[in-house]
Amino acid sequence: MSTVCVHGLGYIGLPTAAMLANYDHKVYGYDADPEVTEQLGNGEIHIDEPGLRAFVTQAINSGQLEITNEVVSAKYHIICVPTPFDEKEKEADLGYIEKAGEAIVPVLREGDTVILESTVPPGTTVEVLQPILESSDHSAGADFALVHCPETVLPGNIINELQQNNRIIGGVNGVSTQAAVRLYDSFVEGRIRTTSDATTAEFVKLIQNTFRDTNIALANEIARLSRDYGIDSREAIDLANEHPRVDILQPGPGVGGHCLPIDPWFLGQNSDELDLIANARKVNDGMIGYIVDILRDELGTLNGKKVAILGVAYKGNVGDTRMSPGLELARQLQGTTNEPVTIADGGEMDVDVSIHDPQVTDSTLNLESLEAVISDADAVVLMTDHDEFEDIEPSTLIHSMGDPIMVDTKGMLDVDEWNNSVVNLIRI
Ligand SMILES: NC(=O)c1ccc[n+]([C@@H]2O[C@H](COP(=O)([O-])OP(=O)(O)OC[C@H]3O[C@@H](n4cnc5c(N)ncnc54)[C@H](O)[C@@H]3O)[C@@H](O)[C@H]2O)c1
Ligand SMILES: CC(=O)N[C@@H]1[C@@H](OP(=O)(O)OP(=O)(O)OC[C@H]2O[C@@H](n3ccc(=O)[nH]c3=O)[C@H](O)[C@@H]2O)O[C@H](CO)[C@@H](O)[C@@H]1O
Repeated sequence: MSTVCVHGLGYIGLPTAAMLANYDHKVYGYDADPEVTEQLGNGEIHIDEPGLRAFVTQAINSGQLEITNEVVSAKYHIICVPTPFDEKEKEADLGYIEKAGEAIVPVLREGDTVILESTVPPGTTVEVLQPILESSDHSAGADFALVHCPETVLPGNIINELQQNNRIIGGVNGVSTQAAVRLYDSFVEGRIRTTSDATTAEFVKLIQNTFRDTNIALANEIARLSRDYGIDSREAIDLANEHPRVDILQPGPGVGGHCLPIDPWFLGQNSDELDLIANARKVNDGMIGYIVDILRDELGTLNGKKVAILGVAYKGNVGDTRMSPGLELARQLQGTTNEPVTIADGGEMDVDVSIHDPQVTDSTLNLESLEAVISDADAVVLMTDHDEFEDIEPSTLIHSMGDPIMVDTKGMLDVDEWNNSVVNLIRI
């Protein structure tokens, strides 16, 4: 068993730290945000993920996971800090990685291993992290191991996928790679594949997410085509997928979360070759405008109308609102009248947007109950496929709305049941 210092205790770092601790490693969980360490120190789990509370509590209670306010020396350092997309510069913000590297320098010893798990543009491990770590006068590959090991867990199923997913490990040399393999081998049940360099591992992670984003764009374009032909896109896709070599994904209100909408841009950061991939991004981002157009067509005008949004988590059954299509719809609806974008206070605007999400707890969003948002609404837009929404019945809308319109962007509602009611059901 080894000592491990995990840098960054968010959606990735916290489950990883707990997993390693529950596999008997001695783990120090460090986060630069004192509020995070304080909360965890008090036994409060700040990340909303099924099973995580019990999993982390088990790790802490066993004494194997220690939450710390400072970086400590350890055989392994795993960096799980954010890598946001800087919209202004149109590139990855690598500042958090630089800070994490600088914090490791004073404690780095010969024989240690530094693993970067954060998602980064190709070349980051070698070109950005390595020089910072080598300011310690230790040499990567010779004195310490340096590795990129991308994380591929699916939010909502993180603990299971941490163990079951196949892993790609790319070190700056073979010795580095093998040092990381020894650690992941202690808890990963999936296949561990290695590559000869860190840049390939970074690239692989990005093309996995780009594959999904681009394929969702295809589904979204198919949905728009279907509408022009008066066809139900989901029925068409379902039938098309009968072919043994066709597997079209599901259309929806665009792609949210902080991975799929960003990673294609990371992929193109040091290349001019993004073409199809960049267009796919535009198709996915364009879905919100498409929904606004549908609403305007159905309602005649948006001015003075009340629109209820069901679901502002970025996808079903999670509470995460990062790059949420539901919130973007709220912004664009409010923006249609050029009023300030203020979801929290409602503001003075011609479109009255109200939001309901049973899984989101963000108090700045002015979330309301289902009954309150649909009361006197002119249209309801279902933006997230939370399980709770399956139970909504046409009668609920009929009792609260004059001429009910339901836009189901996730294909969740029972078409026969809704079409047999007076509700105008529009499916994407
Ligand atoms: N969440 C996912 O589904 C997912 C999946 C795969 C990969 N990733 C990647 O993993 C990385 C982390 O994502 P996340 O969702 O866990 O982020 P997060 O925002 O949930 O957590 C990151 C944590 O790092 C802390 N932090 C920032 N700078 C630090 C520093 N210098 N030292 C120590 N802690 C620091 C923050 O306070 C925060 O608590 C990103 O690169 C992301 O793209 C995320
Ligand atoms: C390659 C891959 O699988 N990567 C995963 C992805 O995790 P994620 O949670 O971001 O992924 P999704 O569940 O795909 O959701 C994203 C958005 O796409 C919408 N969507 C989805 C399917 C569909 O058919 N039609 C849609 O419209 C959905 O509603 C939501 O808005 O990135 C993580 C971080 O890198 C990875 O770790 C994780 O493996």
